[in-house]
Amino acid sequence: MGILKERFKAKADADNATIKELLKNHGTKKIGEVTLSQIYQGMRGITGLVSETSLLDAQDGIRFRGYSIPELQAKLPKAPNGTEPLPEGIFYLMLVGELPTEEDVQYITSVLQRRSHVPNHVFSVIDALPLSTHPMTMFVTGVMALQTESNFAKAYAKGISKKDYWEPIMDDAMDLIARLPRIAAYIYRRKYKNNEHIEPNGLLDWAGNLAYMMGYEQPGFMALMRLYMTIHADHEGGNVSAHATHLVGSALSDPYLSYAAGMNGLAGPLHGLANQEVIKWIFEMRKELGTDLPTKEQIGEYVKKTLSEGKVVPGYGHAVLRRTDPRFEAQMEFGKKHMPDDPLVQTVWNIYEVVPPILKSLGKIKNPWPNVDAHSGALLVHYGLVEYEFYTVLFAVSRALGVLANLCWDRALGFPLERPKSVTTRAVKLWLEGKEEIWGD
Ligand SMILES: CC(=O)SCCNC(=O)CCNC(=O)[C@H](O)C(C)(C)COP(=O)(O)OP(=O)(O)OC[C@H]1O[C@@H](n2cnc3c(N)ncnc32)[C@H](O)[C@@H]1OP(=O)(O)O
Ligand SMILES: O=C([O-])CC(=O)C(=O)O
Repeated sequence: MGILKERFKAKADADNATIKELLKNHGTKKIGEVTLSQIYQGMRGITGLVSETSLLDAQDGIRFRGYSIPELQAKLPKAPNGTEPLPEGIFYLMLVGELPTEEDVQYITSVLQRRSHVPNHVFSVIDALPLSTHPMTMFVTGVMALQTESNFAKAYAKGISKKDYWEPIMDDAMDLIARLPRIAAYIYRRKYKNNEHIEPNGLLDWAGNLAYMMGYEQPGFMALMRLYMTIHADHEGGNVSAHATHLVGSALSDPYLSYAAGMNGLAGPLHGLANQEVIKWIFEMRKELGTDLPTKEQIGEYVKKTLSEGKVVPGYGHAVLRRTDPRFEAQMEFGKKHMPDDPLVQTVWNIYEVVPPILKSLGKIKNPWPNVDAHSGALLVHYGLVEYEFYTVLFAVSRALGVLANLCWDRALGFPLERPKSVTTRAVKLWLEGKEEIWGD
């Protein structure tokens, strides 16, 4: 057993004991109330899940095991001569609960390097799809083809004991994370770079290698990939991709099946696909106005037109956050350091000044501030990555760190099948009339 597994197991044993005690003493305590409106409105505000890896506060933003994004940027180990944290570090933190040392991060990098081989049939399956296929469809198809490699599925078929589930789940999680950059880069080069592929570089870290295999060797782009992969990794348990992965995993579907389910959710425009929608929306605005740097007045008019057509302003609003997303701020800081004069990045900053007052004035939007997706595309375009349909694949590679760390925790803590109760409107009406009890036992 490697050091990561040893440390994870020790932490899981301790956490299992804590949870057992906590439930023994407080298991009947009420954590909240559920209103009728909430069950019709996306369960917003209902606390119904446990996710150990990160916690989202509406005002403070995301914290990974207690650490905010700026704290992680300062404290997580960096690549040699690098300025941004290595995402291997945040994966370690989510699994083990403590900040990693440089050696711990190097250890994870080397394990991921070792496990990164992707079998040929995965590429054949991707190649069978027409070139016009959306990159997220290619990506999830590739992940599904890779499911042939699942250790957990094989162990379950043989008859593994419940208490040992976590170990093949963790092997699958590590294998899958190790292989995703290769699959992502393959899709990118197949679709956009004439099917000319670049072999992995055995000397690079996980995110650096992804940049390299995509064909982006600039140090600035590699730094951006490290930051990007770190800040997109996790956003507590209730977001669509994390929740879907967790839900499917609760049926003991293996990590390949569960992650693919989650990423099909990430591919929706109200979730991760919003990053492509933002750039598409800005490109369309620039084309319509005939300028690369629209004025704030022009942006304001374009926003109002978007709203009048019954569309959302992509990159703005959030189901939980009630302030500017700290991940937006981290990217803004990166932009100020590396590309302050880029007109597209400046447009993103002008949009940031114009949109919130307009959304506020509508009176119905709970959060008029930008989310992570409002900024990411402009930084990618700066380095030449203009193919915006690919952006959600990058988000998916990063999100693997969080949702797969969570699957390890789900099985180590013995979480059961997830199966909430649903009701019909007929039953609700009868219940309101006092004629039927709708709650299960
Ligand atoms: C990584 C991520 O997933 S971050 C989110 C990425 N998604 C986007 O950026 C898409 C644009 N934003 C949105 O659609 C929403 O703000 C969401 C989906 C993120 C959150 O949705 P909710 O929690 O339901 O938001 P909220 O309670 O504020 O919605 C109230 C109303 O405001 C609307 N609204 C919310 N955000 C926006 C927006 N950016 N533009 C226009 N209208 C909006 C909602 O559609 C809803 O309208 P309705 O009552 O007519 O149906
Ligand atoms: O928290 C959410 O609902 C959406 C989000 O920002 C994420 O998953 O990164």
